[in-house]
Amino acid sequence: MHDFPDLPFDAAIEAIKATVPSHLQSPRVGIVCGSGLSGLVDSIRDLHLVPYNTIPGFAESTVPGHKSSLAFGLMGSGEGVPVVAMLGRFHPYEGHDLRVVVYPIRVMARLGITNLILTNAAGGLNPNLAVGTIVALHDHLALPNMTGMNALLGPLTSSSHARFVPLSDAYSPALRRLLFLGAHHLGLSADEVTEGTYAWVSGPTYESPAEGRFLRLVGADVVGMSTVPEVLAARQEGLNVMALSLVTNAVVIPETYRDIRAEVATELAGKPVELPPAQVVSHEEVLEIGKAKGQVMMKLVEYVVSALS
Ligand SMILES: O=P(O)(O)O[C@H]1O[C@H](CO)[C@@H](O)[C@H]1O
Ligand SMILES: Nc1nc2[nH]cnc2c(=O)[nH]1
Repeated sequence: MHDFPDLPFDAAIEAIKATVPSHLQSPRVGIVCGSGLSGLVDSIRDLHLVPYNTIPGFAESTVPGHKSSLAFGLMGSGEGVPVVAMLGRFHPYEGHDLRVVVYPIRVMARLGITNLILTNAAGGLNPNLAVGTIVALHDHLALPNMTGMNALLGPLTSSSHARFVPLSDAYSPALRRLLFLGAHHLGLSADEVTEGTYAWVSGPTYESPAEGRFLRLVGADVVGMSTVPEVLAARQEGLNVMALSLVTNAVVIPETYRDIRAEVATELAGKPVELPPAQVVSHEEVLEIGKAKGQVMMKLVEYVVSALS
């Protein structure tokens, strides 16, 4: 097997083990916190943070709302389940190579996790999804994968890895079952926690109206700029995967466009023109909803992790 200068697995594991107390060194569950969702760290006790800049091969998260540390600790009642959470992830639009984007997933797999819970902030394409809804992904649609931007391109990083990775059951039905049991126990309605398909786009632009319409037409419920590369690497590593999107904004898909010619004609006829309110998504709005609704996501994740003990 090749040695990868950009993916120094042994050095990363060594650096982590040199600082993390021994009872936390072999987490069973990995968690990735999406935009504005790092508050999940509050549910980890016996917390031990390892900054990304002390782990060989890790990049820095440059996106507001993403911290740059691995959080080791225990989650859930009783003895607790050893977990490791990424407080902040890497996105290709930050300039990170896809192999670097998924490197932390592979490092967590080498630390011994068997289950991975991914969270993200996403735009709602399905008009039935209100802002604040949590969507358990049951599938994805990744146009970049289909056009040559797949995280598994290139040499295998372990001799045990499959070259061709099936994705028919990428999002573990067993973990989704636990999630919906958790939603029931927490008294959350079907409108608050549901299932759907995630469209992965590279970003960093949000969708144009035509792009939003296209993604909806081809079956996506939510859209975001992360998660799918991590799912692919996790499946290649043999991990069970659950992914949760928090709908932070509705993607605006107008049925018609503003008729500027008609507006000009109205203006020329001396009548006042009524302008529609501007609807523009911003990352600040995404972070705000993340903060407001992150608690619910945290409780669900806690439930699933506890059930895995
Ligand atoms: O997917 P996460 O990392 O949660 O972040 C989402 O929010 C950012 C855009 O506001 C993008 O990075 C998008 O992917
Ligand atoms: N692509 C995309 N990513 C997001 N992340 C949060 N909201 C959105 C959105 O509307 N579009």
